[in-house]
Amino acid sequence: MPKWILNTKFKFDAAHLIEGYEGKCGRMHGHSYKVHVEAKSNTLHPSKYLDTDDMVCDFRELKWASKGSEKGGLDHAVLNDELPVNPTAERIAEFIYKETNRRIPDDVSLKITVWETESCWVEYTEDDV
Ligand SMILES: Nc1nc2c(c(=O)[nH]1)N=C([C@H](O)[C@H](O)COP(=O)(O)OP(=O)(O)OP(=O)(O)O)CN2
Ligand SMILES: [Zn+2]
Repeated sequence: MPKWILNTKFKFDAAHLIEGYEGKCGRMHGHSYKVHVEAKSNTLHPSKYLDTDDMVCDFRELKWASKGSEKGGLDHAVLNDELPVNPTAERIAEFIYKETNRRIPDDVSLKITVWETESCWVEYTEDDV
């Protein structure tokens, strides 16, 4: 079976505090988040901008979070205002997964990796692991 594996990465800068955290992360502070998106599919599809079946999905749909919050992304956002949950790295990765998933075809599987700092990162997928 053929398989295409799309990869893209981007950054966004954002502020957050972790509600209930006893320590410095409970105070408002910022990170330069780095994100890697992997999108896998056995079939190709059209996109919003292309009528023919030639893309796993549009790279542009995978990078929505890199845009400013006024354009629906997360750059220069306060993550506590954007996420419906406490914005830990785990929850940010889950949020980016779910928001990306609704923009792409159903049979594309995703894995999202979010680096909060150079040495701390988390992966999120809903595939069997
Ligand atoms: N599992 C998680 N642990 C922590 C998270 C998280 O999202 N998931 N988040 C934080 C804080 O947001 C904190 O800002 C992270 O930064 P920190 O690791 O403290 O980074 P520093 O470079 O400042 O580390 P130092 O060891 O203090 O130098 C914490 N934990
Ligand atoms: Zn933090």
